[in-house]
Amino acid sequence: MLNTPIRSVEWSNDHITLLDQRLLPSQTEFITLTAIEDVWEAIFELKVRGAPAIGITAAYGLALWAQQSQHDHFNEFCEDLKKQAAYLETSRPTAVNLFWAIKRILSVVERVSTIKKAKEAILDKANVIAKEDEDVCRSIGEHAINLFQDGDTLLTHCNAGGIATARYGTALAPFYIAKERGIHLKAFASETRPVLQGARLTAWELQQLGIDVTLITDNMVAHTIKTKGINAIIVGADRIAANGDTANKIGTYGLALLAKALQIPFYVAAPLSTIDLATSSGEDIEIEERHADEIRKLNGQLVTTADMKVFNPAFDVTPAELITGIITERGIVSGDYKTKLEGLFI
Ligand SMILES: CSC[C@H]1O[C@H](OP(=O)(O)O)[C@H](O)[C@@H]1O
Repeated sequence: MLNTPIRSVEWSNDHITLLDQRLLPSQTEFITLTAIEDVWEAIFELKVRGAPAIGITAAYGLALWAQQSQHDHFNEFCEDLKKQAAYLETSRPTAVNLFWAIKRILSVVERVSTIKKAKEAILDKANVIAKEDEDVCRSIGEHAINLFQDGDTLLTHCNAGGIATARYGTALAPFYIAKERGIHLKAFASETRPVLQGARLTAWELQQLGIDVTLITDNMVAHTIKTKGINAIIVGADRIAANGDTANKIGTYGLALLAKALQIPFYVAAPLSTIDLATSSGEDIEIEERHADEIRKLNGQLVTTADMKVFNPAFDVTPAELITGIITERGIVSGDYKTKLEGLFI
């Protein structure tokens, strides 16, 4: 079984070891998180990013807080845990995995009655969330690979790879399975301004995996689809609404429009933990807006004036009707997404 280049987040006895994704690909630097405030900052500053990886890190963040808690009374411990959970939820608004993982951690405490048991249960659940995600992502890859054939060329955006999850990734999972099975898939990765997850992470990750990957700038996608024989587009997701509308990295909506215009399939690969049946449509998904300097600067250097007005949404929403299929660990759904997505949870 092929190893993913590296794991982005792991529990290490009494702290969290985190790959600082901001420094890739030139530096593979691991940092130690020893307080829940470190976890909040790591998520907000994109030291860790990617919906599942954010959820896993938040789960371990609550485990870290619990291990350090000095409460004597169980009820006070539980009330403070809820406050810490609410604090972590303010780090980023769009990826539903953050809220999904935190909810799972809070639920385990309802089934114990001592602080000692609570601390054990929280860490156990965080480990379960991480291990489950690895298995889920592999399953997504095993379903996705059936959509493609030897020699296909896929275009992907941002990074929905192993470091955005526990392992394998979602949109990149079929590349790991293809490699294991000797199926030759080629990739085009769009750089994904302004944070460059495509250039810095996906191109690097697929090159490490031995995949024939070509990097393009975001404004080259239409020409590339037309001239390079792109067979399909596959992307990840941060929140899929009940009707199938999907929030993903900014630029994804434009790719879906291009896929329709140029008549190639557009796939979203995501675990059930990213499907949010409580959000009825894409109109109800909060889109994170990030600091203007992410656009004003490139590698710390101004590319415009220091006070230039900027619009910096980190995500956009692709309407369900533009999505050919949503690939999950329980199979691929298409068409009547509201019914089909509900069916995945039965
Ligand atoms: C496997 S989830 C990956 C998903 O998360 C990315 O956003 P960010 O890098 O801001 O966390 C992007 O939308 C990817 O598709």
